[in-house]
Amino acid sequence: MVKKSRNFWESLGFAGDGILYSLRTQRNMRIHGLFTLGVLLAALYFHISTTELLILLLTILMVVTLEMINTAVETVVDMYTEEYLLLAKVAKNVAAGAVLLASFGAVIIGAIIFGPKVWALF
Ligand SMILES: Nc1ncnc2c1ncn2[C@@H]1O[C@H](COP(=O)(O)OP(=O)(O)OP(=O)(O)O)[C@@H](O)[C@H]1O
Repeated sequence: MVKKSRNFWESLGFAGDGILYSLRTQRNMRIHGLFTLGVLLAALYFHISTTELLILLLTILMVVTLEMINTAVETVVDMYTEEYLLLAKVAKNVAAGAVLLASFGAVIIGAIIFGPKVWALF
């Protein structure tokens, strides 16, 4: 029988399990983690403003959150079928496309914030 969460803390635990599962099984999540570390170190080094830091944090959260939703979509599709289905392909491609869009956006935002600061070093 399916286990239902009984209280807030139990729900929080299930959500935490979801984050750990994504980190353990998804190579892209670990890559996002490395990027996040690099961005935070660069933020410290360049003494970016609070506004810039907030924009970077929101951008990182957007990419990581979409990556997790992508993982959830992939898992549901794989649970539903192992056959080749056009709708399964559409669902996975759209979810992957959302991650790609967000990642492009993150690269552009990173370039706008850090580009001039790196340029000024030379
Ligand atoms: N059941 C299916 N029916 C049709 N096409 C599928 C199916 N499963 C996967 N695909 C196609 O193969 C692609 C890769 O699917 P897969 O499940 O391997 O995800 P992935 O790209 O490995 O994701 P990630 O790297 O984020 O784990 C999908 O984007 C989709 O185009």
